[in-house]
Amino acid sequence: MSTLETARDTLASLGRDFHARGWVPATAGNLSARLDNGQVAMTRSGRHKGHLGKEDFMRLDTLGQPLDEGTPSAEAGLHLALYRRWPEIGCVLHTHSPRATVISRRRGKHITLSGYELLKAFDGIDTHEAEVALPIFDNDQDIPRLGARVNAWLDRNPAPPGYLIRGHGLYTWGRDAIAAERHAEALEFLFECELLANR
Ligand SMILES: CSCCC(=O)C(=O)COP(=O)(O)O
Ligand SMILES: [Zn+2]
Repeated sequence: MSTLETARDTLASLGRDFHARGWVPATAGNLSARLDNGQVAMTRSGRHKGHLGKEDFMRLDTLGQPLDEGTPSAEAGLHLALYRRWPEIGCVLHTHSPRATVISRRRGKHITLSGYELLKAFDGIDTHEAEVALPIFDNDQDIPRLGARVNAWLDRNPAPPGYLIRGHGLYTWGRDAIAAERHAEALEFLFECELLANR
């Protein structure tokens, strides 16, 4: 958790890094962090994530009530549902990397990752013998409807480190921005391994 100023600086830095890696092209993606006071700082809609300044963020409460002027990310509802579900998470990151996009179109309703040492990047995993299943949801321009499908799945399954939206991208999160970044990086690596292994 953090102050608004720290959250904006941290997310802007992640945005620059993710853009340099090709994970948030052409204004794609959105980034948020929970603040000390329980509010959420989130990127405004349509902003370039490689060039975020403090005016590119706004605050919302976790029910979606805007606390600043302007238009939040079109996908704010997906972020806020995660903050409401898990009080312990402090950061949600959404990326549109080529690997996440391609693998989400090649697989069915989920992707299973097993046998990789890097699975230990996820909280609670201490062996490569673990198995992590990430759900893949069909894309939908109706975010409340998509959010309802995500919530229904999360209600019935153990918490995954992230989920994919088909042909769209990745959602991942963590207790803070460092953990969420680690999860994004680990998932990208694992998607690449899966794609290389199944060419
Ligand atoms: C140009 S990407 C299409 C919208 C999208 O999927 C996304 O992640 C960015 O939306 P936002 O409203 O957060 O800018
Ligand atoms: Zn998106």
